[in-house]
Amino acid sequence: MTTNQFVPTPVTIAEQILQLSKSNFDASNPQDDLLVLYNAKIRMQELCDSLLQTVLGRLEYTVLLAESCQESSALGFVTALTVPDIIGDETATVAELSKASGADARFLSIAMSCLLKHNYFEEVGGFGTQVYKNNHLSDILREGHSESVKDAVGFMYAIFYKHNSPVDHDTNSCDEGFKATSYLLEASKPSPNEEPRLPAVNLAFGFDKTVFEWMSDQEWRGRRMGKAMQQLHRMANGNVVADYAWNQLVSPVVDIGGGIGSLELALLKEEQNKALKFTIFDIPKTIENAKKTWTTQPETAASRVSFAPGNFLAPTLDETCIPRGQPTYLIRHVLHDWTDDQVVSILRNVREAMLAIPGPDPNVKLVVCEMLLRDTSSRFVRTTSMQLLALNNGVTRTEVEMVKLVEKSGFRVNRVHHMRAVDSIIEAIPES
Ligand SMILES: C[S@@+](CC[C@H](N)C(=O)[O-])C[C@H]1O[C@@H](n2cnc3c(N)ncnc32)[C@H](O)[C@@H]1O
Repeated sequence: MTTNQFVPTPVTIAEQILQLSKSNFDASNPQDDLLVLYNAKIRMQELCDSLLQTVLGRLEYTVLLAESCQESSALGFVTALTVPDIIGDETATVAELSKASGADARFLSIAMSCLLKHNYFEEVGGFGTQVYKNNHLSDILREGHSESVKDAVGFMYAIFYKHNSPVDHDTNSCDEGFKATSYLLEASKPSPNEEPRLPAVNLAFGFDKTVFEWMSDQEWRGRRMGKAMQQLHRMANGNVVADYAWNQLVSPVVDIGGGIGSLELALLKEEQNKALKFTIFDIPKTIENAKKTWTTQPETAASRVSFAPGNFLAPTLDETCIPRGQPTYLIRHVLHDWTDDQVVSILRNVREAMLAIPGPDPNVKLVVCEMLLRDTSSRFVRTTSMQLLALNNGVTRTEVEMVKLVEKSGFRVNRVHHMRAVDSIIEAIPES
């Protein structure tokens, strides 16, 4: 089948790349408008992909895309074996890496070769020496690096270590995302007995409960997910802290499905937010993990946070245990995990809690912070949507879809706020 689509040439795409670079990424003429710069980065990714497509042709490009899972595997494999940590600030031969990690040297050299092509690590002395050194890219796979994404890589990638038994979890065992996505085909088919379909992650690991209960039951998984979320948000949503007037919210802010309080950890580091108070509401196990996290925080921050265990999907408000009558309710990265009907149930429970006390605050506000799908959304948004689907049948909704669900739950949407981030913020008030 052929289509008569206009196909730009490599030269026209390269010219656009040059133009975009000159107007946004030229150090001698920096772009001042940070939102323009943010959007230019997304556009640059698209153009670079288009350039590659045109130059390579559809056959080679498609095979490359299909095989990119092997590059992801190389990244996960090497990170799970803690190769960047073993190398540290020194150099290491493949034999030394093999000895320290316990992995066969051939496996290591093949995975390292894959990553070297992406400029991760440096091969000291040139091609084939198999003596490696960290560089600015492999450095962020190290534990303790200020920009580390080690846990995020572990969370997304699959290694079935010792038949996936959680041995030496922190260093060796990586799974969830990648293993789950390999069960998407099965999860996408109707279940034979017409029961609700289990997400791919359930099929992959063989459990019935929700992924959140499953993870929080195994402390190391819960802890890694918390760290992975922090690392990913720092990369994709770091600007959310700066690009929204959090300090204008009326405290206490009830964070529905607040997890371990990753957002609060970031917000309370900023001087202008120090007067905010939060109540983190989540399932009991996650609240236990959250409390542990906050015991390690400075008292000035920890004293601003309290905790409320419950279940936002429970059939009655009493059973949900959502704190009632508070001025602000925040819900971040929760709704994407649930079907439309479940989203409406959650938001209706929240609305009921908001209005549960007679004479509610007239300024009571719902703040929904979610990744929304747009025409211009980056590759990260699309790949993360695959992760969400695999982990909890999650959906990345468009702005129109999200607003509709908020309204269907009994709210009036006042504003949709766009930021230099994959997330947007929807502000709404309950209709009485
Ligand atoms: C993707 S995490 C988002 C965490 C947090 N809002 C953030 O942005 O870092 C979703 C959260 O919803 C919580 N959750 C799932 N089911 C829940 C339920 N039935 N009641 C309350 N919280 C729930 C999970 O435990 C998890 O912490």
